[in-house]
Amino acid sequence: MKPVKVGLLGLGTVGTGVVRIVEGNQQDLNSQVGSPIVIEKIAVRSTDKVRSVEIDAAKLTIDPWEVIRDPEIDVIVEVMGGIDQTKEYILEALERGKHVVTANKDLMALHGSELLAKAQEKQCDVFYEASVAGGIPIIRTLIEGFSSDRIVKIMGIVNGTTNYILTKMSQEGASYEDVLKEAQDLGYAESDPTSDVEGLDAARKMAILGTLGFRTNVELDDVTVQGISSVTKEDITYARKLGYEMKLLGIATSSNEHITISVQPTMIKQNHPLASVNGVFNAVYVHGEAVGETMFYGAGAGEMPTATSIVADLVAVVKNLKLGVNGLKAIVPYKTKKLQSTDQVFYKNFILLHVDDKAGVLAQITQVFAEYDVSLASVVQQPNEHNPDAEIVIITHRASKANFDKVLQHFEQLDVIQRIKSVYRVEDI
Ligand SMILES: NC(=O)C1=CN([C@@H]2O[C@H](COP(=O)(O)OP(=O)(O)OC[C@H]3O[C@@H](n4cnc5c(N)ncnc54)[C@H](OP(=O)(O)O)[C@@H]3O)[C@@H](O)[C@H]2O)C=CC1
Ligand SMILES: N[C@@H](CC=O)C(=O)O
Repeated sequence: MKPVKVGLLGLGTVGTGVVRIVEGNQQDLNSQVGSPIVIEKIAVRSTDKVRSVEIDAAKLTIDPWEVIRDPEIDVIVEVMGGIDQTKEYILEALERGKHVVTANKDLMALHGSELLAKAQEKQCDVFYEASVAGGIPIIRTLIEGFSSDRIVKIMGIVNGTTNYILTKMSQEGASYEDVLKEAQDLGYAESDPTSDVEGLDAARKMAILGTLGFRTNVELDDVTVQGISSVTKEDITYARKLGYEMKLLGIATSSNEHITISVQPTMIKQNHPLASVNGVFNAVYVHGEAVGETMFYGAGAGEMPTATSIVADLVAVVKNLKLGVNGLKAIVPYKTKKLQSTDQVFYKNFILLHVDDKAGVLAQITQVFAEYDVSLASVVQQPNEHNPDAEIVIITHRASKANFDKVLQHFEQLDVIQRIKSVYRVEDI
């Protein structure tokens, strides 16, 4: 049987896993697709690098174009990352009729529609299962499993690095910097980990999930983003005392065909299944109008889980090749995008204030909430052990984002408030 030839762009964490699975599971893969899958050429930055997987040196090249332009190669697997140059490689590969599998959420979130349109024009596949939530087959699930339903909410822990950091800070009291370094050493973090900790990686993944789930073209700018770099051990302790865990959550909702998507550190009730997703694990909760609540769980980053998704896409490509079809998993967004305004977005909030410790302060503060129609679920005032101010911990009922933002703006002007120490979204469901 004629082998299917694969060109690999990148041989780092994920690329190494792809080589291991394709070579280690060759017989199984062959039985499923009916021909051997061979990694023919690999683009690397340096051929001298010591690698943890054995590679025939003749397959290595430092020129990605050599891989793209090789007429023998049927499928390009892109696991090198990057945006503009990588887009050029993929467009050229498609132009030449090659199918593409990628783990690159940065590229798919920014240029996915252009790449998918080119793929359609050239009757090729572009599959990107590994780009969201590593080893969890969530993209396939949204496109195929939920095709008959209307999704109203997607809520996800979609970044392994930040979940690893928050878990270690919460369970072991570890320092932010130490755990970030560990996550980098374990191959979870992006080459620039700022995109993990500042929420951009999760935002890109949520843009992809939103596009697929709501069948409209969600762009990165549609996602509001806040990362975890300002979350302190003290905040996590407060959250736990109140019965919550702190998680970096992507939250996407659709109501009357209007959508909103955000990524932020969120306090989630300890009895919600997302609260017990720890370490590098990811989970995506999907609420469909007909199906109700569902949840998908697994390793969100790392060599082998991510490579599993890549090779599963490779199998799908080869099956399509055999059938002479393509694009079966691509979804062309067909709904006009309508975004919710901030007065249509409602949620609960946690707020920690440092205030003057004197009579009448609480009354002034609650007065501001009342002025903007934000009602309070609980208010606790206590002395601050480190300075003469008092601390006030407030949890609101569900309030519009517009009104809550007005409260915060008003607080900036209020003399009795020394500092708005922390503000977090709260999810009780
Ligand atoms: N790590 C993970 O858990 C996950 C990663 N991803 C995505 O997968 C992709 C790869 O990630 P990962 O494997 O972790 O990254 P790595 O940095 O470990 O690997 C990327 C590899 O590509 C090589 N490379 C980069 N640019 C070029 C180039 N122009 N020519 C040749 N080789 C190049 C790098 O070489 P060098 O080392 O010499 O710079 C490196 O070996 C990224 O898009 C990432 O976002 C997706 C899901 C999970
Ligand atoms: N850096 C990412 C890798 C997978 O997408 C993460 O930590 O989740």
